[in-house]
Amino acid sequence: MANTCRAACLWIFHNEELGMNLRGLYAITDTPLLAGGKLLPYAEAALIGGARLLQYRDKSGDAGRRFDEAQALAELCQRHGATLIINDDLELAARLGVGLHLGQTDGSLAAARARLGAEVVIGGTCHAQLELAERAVAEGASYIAFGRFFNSNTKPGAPAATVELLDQARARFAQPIVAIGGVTLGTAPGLIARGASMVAVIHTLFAADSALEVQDRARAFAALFD
Ligand SMILES: Cc1ncc(COP(=O)(O)OP(=O)(O)O)c(N)n1
Ligand SMILES: Cc1nc(C(=O)O)sc1CCOP(=O)(O)O
Ligand SMILES: [Mg+2]
Repeated sequence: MANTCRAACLWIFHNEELGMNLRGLYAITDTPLLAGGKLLPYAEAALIGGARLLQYRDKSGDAGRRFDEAQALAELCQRHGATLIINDDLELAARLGVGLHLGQTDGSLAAARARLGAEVVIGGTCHAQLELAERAVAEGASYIAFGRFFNSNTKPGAPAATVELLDQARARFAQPIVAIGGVTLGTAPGLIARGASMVAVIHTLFAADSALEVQDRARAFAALFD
């Protein structure tokens, strides 16, 4: 128990020292949803509205476009004091010197930590399994992500999680917890109350008619953490 507390304190000190702010709205882009020139203005609107983390999630194999878009998002994040996370792609994250999110089939978290260094934010998908979170933490994850908590427009087939899982995760881990999957302004407060440090959102944030609407929605999500 004493060792667990000591590890938690060291971890908190380490992250505060690095200025990491792993709490608040975690915006995730979706290439089909943000087609037609919306990616950068909508992403910037989310950052202006208060998103602390921004994940570039693009499932295409277009390496050139992916590099250009990720680089542009990295500049936006730097300007707005937010952290960029690349989904799935260690090489792209390493080229840009930014964060990374890995799922269960996206490669080794430990190898990513070794490659990217101690200071970079790396997150891991844990679905609804505390054992996956144990392993992610042991391999150096900065945060652990659970979901999907509700019906998701973006990923309807993702394994389901219940909010009770958050109580157990909060009691067991010092690392920040991300809740993902069908998160809305209506469902987010319940997740935050049960221990989610961040809510990760795609559809409710970015399925909007204008950048101003995205900004308003991001502001409303961010205010839930005040
Ligand atoms: C914050 C966050 N949590 C979970 C995921 C899902 O990752 P994964 O299971 O690898 O699925 P894809 O997003 O790659 O389809 C995520 N991206 N971000
Ligand atoms: C990318 C992703 N991963 C999930 C998981 O449960 O691991 S749910 C999900 C989609 C999240 O998008 P929306 O906010 O539109 O539901
Ligand atoms: Mg993945």
